[in-house]
Amino acid sequence: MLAFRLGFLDIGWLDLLDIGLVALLIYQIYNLVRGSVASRVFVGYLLVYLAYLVVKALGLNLMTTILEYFISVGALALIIIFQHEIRRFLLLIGKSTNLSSNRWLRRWLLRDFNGTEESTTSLKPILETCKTLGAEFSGGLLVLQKNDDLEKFAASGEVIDADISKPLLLAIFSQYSPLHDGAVIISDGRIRAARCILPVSEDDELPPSLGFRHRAALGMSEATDAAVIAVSEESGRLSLALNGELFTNLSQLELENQLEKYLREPKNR
Ligand SMILES: Nc1ncnc2c1ncn2[C@@H]1O[C@H](COP(=O)(O)OP(=O)(O)OP(=O)(O)O)[C@@H](O)[C@H]1O
Repeated sequence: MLAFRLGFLDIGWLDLLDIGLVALLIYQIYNLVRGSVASRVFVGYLLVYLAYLVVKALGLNLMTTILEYFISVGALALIIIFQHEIRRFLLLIGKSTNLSSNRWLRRWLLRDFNGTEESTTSLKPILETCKTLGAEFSGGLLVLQKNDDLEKFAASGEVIDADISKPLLLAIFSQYSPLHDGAVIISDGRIRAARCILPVSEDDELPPSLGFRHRAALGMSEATDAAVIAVSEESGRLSLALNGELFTNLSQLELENQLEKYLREPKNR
């Protein structure tokens, strides 16, 4: 079916759909790699591909063959260079289709007809805990569930299942506590577990001054949609990892605002 004619080109509706989908794909890939070194590689590869199309259209056979080889080897190199981004992309797709772990869906499927609302997490004691931990240079790592199921991570530590309270959180992160190592997981308004092991990010662009606590915060936010707060033992600084991005050196107010905004958003991504 012909949509319109552009000079000697007949453009159909399917061609338009094709162009739109390719544009969307390129935009999504660019969004994923934006700001990283990989984005420059991506733009470079696109330019080489455009040059290939031009020399091919002009009928420059030798140049076309050279660029063809370059592009096919380049595709392999791209997979290696973009391994981190590809992993993030696949995780993102996996996360958005993981229906059984979607808390909103679970809430709807298991909703009780007495109309009782599932408890939501109160941020106040958590924020106050972070403030005190920071002031006292005690490290802390707190995972706040959004939609994704965190049971697997909670099971790696000690299950607690207690009300959220500042004294309890401070007791957990006290250097004398056997539970202070690892992360605390908070979900549905409860402290679910402590001493939990989180996945560590392999992002090679994290500043070397940030160690494994911050890598674990970032890794957890890459693997799930949870919000993860890291309090540095070394500097007392507060950091927040959301959706594979680490915001460092936050003030108490910035942390509160970002958390409020992120956790109250109804939809994941
Ligand atoms: N994968 C992980 N899962 C959970 N907790 C972790 C993980 N890796 C490290 N931690 C916690 O982080 C603590 C400190 O690690 P490290 O000193 O490397 O972190 P850091 O990012 O430099 O933070 P800080 O500024 O507090 O020193 C560990 O003792 C442990 O409690």
